[in-house]
Amino acid sequence: MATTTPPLAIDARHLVKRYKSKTAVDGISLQVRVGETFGVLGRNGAGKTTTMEMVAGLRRPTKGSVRILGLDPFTDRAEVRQVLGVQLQQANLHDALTARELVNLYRSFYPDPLDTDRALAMVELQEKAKTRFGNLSGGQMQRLSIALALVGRPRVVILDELTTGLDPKARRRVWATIESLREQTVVLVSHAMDEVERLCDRVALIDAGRIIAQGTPDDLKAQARVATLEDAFFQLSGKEFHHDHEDD
Ligand SMILES: Nc1ncnc2c1ncn2[C@@H]1O[C@H](COP(=O)(O)OP(=O)(O)OP(=O)(O)O)[C@@H](O)[C@H]1O
Repeated sequence: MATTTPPLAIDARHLVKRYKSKTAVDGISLQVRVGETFGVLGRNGAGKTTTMEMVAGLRRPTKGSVRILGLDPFTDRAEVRQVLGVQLQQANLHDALTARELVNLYRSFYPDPLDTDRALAMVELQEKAKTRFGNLSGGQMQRLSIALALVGRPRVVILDELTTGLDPKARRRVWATIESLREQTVVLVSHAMDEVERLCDRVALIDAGRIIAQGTPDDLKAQARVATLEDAFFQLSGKEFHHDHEDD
């Protein structure tokens, strides 16, 4: 029996996360197909990171279920680790290890990783191979954390705030790296509209712990009858996408 529907890389259903009285995620379902680049876009505090931490098995949902390539990230931890690469927003890496040592450590978690030099070259850190993590600049740490998420050639990659804090040239280089990942499934958590518009096949707009719209960037603009994703967000949520807050 032939089937043409691509399998789901991520199938998250009705995720809820409550912290005491605060509901950070309020019933989010996400289906990402194998090979897609999927954007999760929303303002600061919308619930993006919490959602993806639940998807990755790093935070237990109050309610809801997650499957990554059919595996449960809480009960099938070892198998999920082999197929999933995650770049966390605040890389919490060992300051005393060098860039090369960290890449080698992450390589050891996966059955068929990239070559160490290739992983460092991908984010242009060859010259920093012997520098300890604690002595890298913020942008270099960020780029190293991307290399660590990709070094295992995981089938599914979650990247949180891919290029926040990088200069325009470094952003373009990181984009080119992501564009080269044709077979992998990528989820980009972002509040950078240009990045999402350029890289993502489909996007979910998240506001106050819920998905307010999803589709291709073109669908979302057409749905809101506007020319930019930023205007689409405003039309669909009634809120300005960019607003003043202390941690931007
Ligand atoms: N451990 C926690 N305890 C209590 N509240 C939390 C906790 N973690 C997150 N929150 C709250 O949950 C909400 C969603 O946070 P989350 O970090 O998921 O948002 P985000 O969309 O990723 O934002 P940002 O872009 O700023 O990272 C926020 O209001 C946040 O303050």
